[in-house]
Amino acid sequence: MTEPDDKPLFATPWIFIRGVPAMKFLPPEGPPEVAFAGRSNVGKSSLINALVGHKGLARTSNTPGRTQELNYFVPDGHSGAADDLPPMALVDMPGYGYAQAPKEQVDAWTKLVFDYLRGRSTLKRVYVLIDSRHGIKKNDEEVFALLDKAAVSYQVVLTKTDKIKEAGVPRLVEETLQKIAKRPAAFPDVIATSSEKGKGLDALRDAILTAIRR
Ligand SMILES: Nc1nc2c(ncn2[C@@H]2O[C@H](COP(=O)(O)OP(=O)(O)OP(=O)(O)O)[C@@H](O)[C@H]2O)c(=O)[nH]1
Ligand SMILES: [Mg+2]
Repeated sequence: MTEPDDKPLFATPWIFIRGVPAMKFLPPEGPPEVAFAGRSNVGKSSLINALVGHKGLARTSNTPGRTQELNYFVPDGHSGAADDLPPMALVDMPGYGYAQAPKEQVDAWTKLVFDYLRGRSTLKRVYVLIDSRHGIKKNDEEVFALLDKAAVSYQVVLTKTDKIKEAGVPRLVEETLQKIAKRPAAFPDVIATSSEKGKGLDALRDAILTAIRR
């Protein structure tokens, strides 16, 4: 349930505060964080933009491998000083799986993503995005396994549902739920979204606000 003071968090402007190319550049652990992971091009950056209602905030592209650092976004209006930290952060991540970049670079991004996912104490929930047209792939399973092992809570989000038949969405949600049912750290609910059509965004905002209070 959305509480009365929740709306302002997603209604206020959000800003980019930091791009993290390696673990040593992470900001000190402070406000609760929610991260967006998924294969390259699945729609992570687009979904963050849709959630905060700001199309140009996170950079998006047709070409896989757009996001190359852990990018931190926070609600505006906080200095970042110890007594004025933002209430939470959304973390956009480089994609895994494939990207139009040299192998060493892709390997470095994947290592950064995996190190961050298993070792960040303020990480409250990972949203693992799955393209509705492609479903869960082997490298998604690897991420699930890593999060299960590290006991980091994660929830599956289907993206680009505008690209499949609307009537097929409930069945896809059900099939996806069954595939993660036995996974210990997987949240037993799947959210179907379309950043393009604004679908599923309120459900995801509510889920995020609940997750950061855990
Ligand atoms: N039709 C449709 N296209 C989408 C949707 N979300 C994202 N896209 C498109 O998918 C492409 C990739 O989107 P991004 O948000 O850059 O994907 P990403 O997961 O951040 O990609 P990387 O940073 O490269 O890993 C872009 O061309 C977007 O316009 C959606 O809901 N519907
Ligand atoms: Mg991106």
